Amino acid sequence: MILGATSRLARYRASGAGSHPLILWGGLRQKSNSSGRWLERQSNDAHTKQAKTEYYRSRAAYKLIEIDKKYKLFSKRTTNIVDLGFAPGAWTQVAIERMKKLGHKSRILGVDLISCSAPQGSHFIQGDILSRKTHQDIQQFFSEEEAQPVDLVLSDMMANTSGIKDNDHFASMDLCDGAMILSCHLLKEGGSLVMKFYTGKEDQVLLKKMQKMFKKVYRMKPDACRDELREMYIIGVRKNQLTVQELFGE
Ligand SMILES: C[S@@+](CC[C@H](N)C(=O)[O-])C[C@H]1O[C@@H](n2cnc3c(N)ncnc32)[C@H](O)[C@@H]1O
Repeated sequence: MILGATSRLARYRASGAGSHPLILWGGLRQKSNSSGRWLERQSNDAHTKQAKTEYYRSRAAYKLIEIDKKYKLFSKRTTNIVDLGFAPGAWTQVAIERMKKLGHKSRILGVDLISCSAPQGSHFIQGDILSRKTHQDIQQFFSEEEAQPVDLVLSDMMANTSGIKDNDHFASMDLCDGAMILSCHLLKEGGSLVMKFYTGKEDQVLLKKMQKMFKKVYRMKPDACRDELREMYIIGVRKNQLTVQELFGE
């Protein structure tokens, strides 16, 4: 039986692993068997070619550009930004560009499992969003100068896809839980969260959690997402004050 998010959370709590409800659910992940197909698609793709000429580190830049065009994520009220699943760093490049254009000083932190250099104007922490230490490191980063909450959380995190729909979906739901827990603690009231997710059985569970956390919630599939992927983005704007317990409560 595949457990729902609430059951996974209950199991994590019952394990005595700690009171912080991060879900350390590695069992469903499998090594990617799709890298050959991915490489082939990459070399033929128009967005990949465009990314090269526009000096973006990856084609993912165009997804954020499209989302921003529609939902206006960056403004002069946006100072602190976290980019989860940062590597290779194209979303952060877009965030830096947008903030420069607005002429507003910002602090942008990229976070990823894998090590990666930060583009000028940003910072990077290597860490796993499913680990409490990473959450603490991110909190520490934003309390270094004047302690300020985060205005915008971006998450383009994706676990290695296995090709098994349910597995990929549940791995994605875990990453979304990690991003939402971080947002509960760190994102200011009124702030926004953009998250990638793989569609599947728990879409409604995810939507309900986002609707608890934000006044407005939208779903979007940017054109830059390739058709064959079941990836979607969920965007929450105007965050409510909410505890992690309230987020995961029935
Ligand atoms: C699609 S890539 C992100 C692309 C990026 N947005 C860009 O613009 O270049 C997904 C990233 O999520 C990261 N990731 C996957 N699981 C993660 C986790 N548990 N914690 C942090 N990062 C994770 C992967 O290492 C990978 O670099």
